[in-house]
Amino acid sequence: MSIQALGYVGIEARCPEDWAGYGTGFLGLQLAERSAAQLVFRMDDRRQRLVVLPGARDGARFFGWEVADAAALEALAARLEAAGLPVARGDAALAAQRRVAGLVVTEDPLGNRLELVHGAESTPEPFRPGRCISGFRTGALGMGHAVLTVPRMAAALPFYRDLLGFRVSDYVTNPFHAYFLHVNPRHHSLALIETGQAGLHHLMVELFQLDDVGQGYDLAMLAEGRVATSLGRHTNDLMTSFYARTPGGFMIEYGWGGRQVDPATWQPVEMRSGPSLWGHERQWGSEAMRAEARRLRLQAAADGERAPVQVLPGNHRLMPGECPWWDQARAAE
Ligand SMILES: Cc1ccc(O)c(O)c1CC[C@@H]1C(=O)CC[C@]2(C)C(=O)CC[C@@H]12
Ligand SMILES: [Fe+2]
Repeated sequence: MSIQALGYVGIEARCPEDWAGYGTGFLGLQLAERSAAQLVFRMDDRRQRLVVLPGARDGARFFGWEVADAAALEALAARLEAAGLPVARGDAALAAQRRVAGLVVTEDPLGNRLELVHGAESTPEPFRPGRCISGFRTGALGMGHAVLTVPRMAAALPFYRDLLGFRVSDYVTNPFHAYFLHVNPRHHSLALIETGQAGLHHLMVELFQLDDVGQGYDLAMLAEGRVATSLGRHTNDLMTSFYARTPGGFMIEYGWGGRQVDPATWQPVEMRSGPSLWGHERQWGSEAMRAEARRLRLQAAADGERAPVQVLPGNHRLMPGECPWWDQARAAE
């Protein structure tokens, strides 16, 4: 019954055409379809992962969450209905448009459109990245993670955790209020940050190789205002990443090397350190902002705020089948 992965995301953009070059030339996605109705991007064997639709505003339009099969979908839909939530069966036309076998449409308490799906279509046509990257780590881990801003944590958390069955990896209550939730070994497929406003904060995509991220960083630094934070490494999922502004208001976190959790045994933990072991400094600041950041960073270092890096066994090892390019190189050795 439970959700297994983030399958796809649909965003609305006032200038969808801006996404064509951004998605391919910078992120390395494949532009698989381009019409007046939508831009469809691939990032692996799936037919569609990121969909950009023209609209009156910039932001998220829908989130596709995957369950195992039709029976699991029905069970989850029944659970939502029993809780009094609006549930609409997606018709054949919508299923075809999303390239899934079946779906149910609902809304989270913030008004985000959620599409619960099964049977997402793959294609034998090889994935052709829009720039030279080794590829995206997806598979059972899903397409990455989505971070939503929420008006109040209490309005969103019970829905995702208690009703949909997302499990808490960790949470932080000070200096901000955030929850990181998993549905598979990816440390978080969803995070909620309380900001007072409902919205999409960022989408994270994970690359197979650190060099993909480094080369993306080089490209991002050539475009004025694109880099939102410097390269850094998160304390909780150990992801090495940077944040890039998108043509659509929210950000893309471009990352590598995230740790995985064992959903069978993982217990929620409170994060007591800052968000990053190093880096992730906001960019675009004035000299005054940089001076203040410097002061805070030195203070934090003096306070011993940043814990030593915990290197986990197998943390950054690629599993066979995850990256065809790497498998071939290894076979040749
Ligand atoms: C804390 C954290 C851990 C893992 C993640 O994948 C992740 O996105 C985050 C959030 C990072 C961070 C934040 O919490 C507050 C607002 C921040 C500083 C930004 O503006 C970019 C990074 C954001
Ligand atoms: Fe993130």
